[in-house]
Amino acid sequence: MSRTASAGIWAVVPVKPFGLAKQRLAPALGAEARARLARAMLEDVLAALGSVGGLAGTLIVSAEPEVEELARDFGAERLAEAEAAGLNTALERAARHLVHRGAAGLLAIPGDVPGLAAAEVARLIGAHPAGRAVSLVAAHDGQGTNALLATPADAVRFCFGPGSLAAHRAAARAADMATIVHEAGALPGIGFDVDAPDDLARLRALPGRSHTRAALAAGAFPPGWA
Ligand SMILES: Nc1nc2c(ncn2[C@@H]2O[C@H](COP(=O)(O)OP(=O)(O)OP(=O)(O)O)[C@@H](O)[C@H]2O)c(=O)[nH]1
Ligand SMILES: O=C(O)[C@H](O)COP(=O)(O)O
Repeated sequence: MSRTASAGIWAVVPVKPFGLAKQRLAPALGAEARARLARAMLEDVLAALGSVGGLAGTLIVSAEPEVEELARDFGAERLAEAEAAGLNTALERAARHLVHRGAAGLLAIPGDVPGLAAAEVARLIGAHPAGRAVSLVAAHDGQGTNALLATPADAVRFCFGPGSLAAHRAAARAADMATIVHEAGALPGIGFDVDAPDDLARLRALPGRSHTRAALAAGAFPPGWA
């Protein structure tokens, strides 16, 4: 892709290998169901991102081999990781890659927000301040960060992990960047990530998420779960 076509804001979706994903769901789901759920939620995320008009493209950063085919199916690109080196390391690598290609900004969005809607991403981008700026979307627990939009792409230190929302605010302040924080309720599709067994009931009630729904219908999960 040419440098000109790469300009603009890129969505970056970090993806842990499916067989290692969603360990915190182990009390509720077996290994195969967790891997299938991780893949199906990613498909819902990629489908939503593919219909956002305001994005230059979607880059999946992952060591998972199946992601190559998913990237093709959903019109995304893949940046391969040798191994899952951690979320922040993966995002740093993606940011360097995008800056090198002339991107204007980076929207980091996880693969486990199956209620993601294109309209919410468009609102997030539309509300983003001009110039050096960071927009954050809180996770529904109020502590985590479910989306981080940075212009330029490498301007803020990635601080994903426990208490990441406060850490990202502090990092944005340290980098002297304008900052907007959206509460999870304001952008509920972005704000709802599936982390713990308690989140599974909400997942079942979530509208949309057609790939996750299809995986459920295909019997990918324990009896009674769908
Ligand atoms: N590329 C990459 N992505 C990661 C890595 N670790 C986590 N992610 C992704 O970051 C996003 C948020 O991660 P978590 O909510 O912690 O998901 P998870 O690691 O599958 O869940 P747990 O195993 O329960 O911690 C998801 O899209 C993960 O796939 C990593 O080492 N490399
Ligand atoms: O906020 C974060 O650091 C990421 O969303 C990961 O948090 P989680 O592990 O609670 O999803």
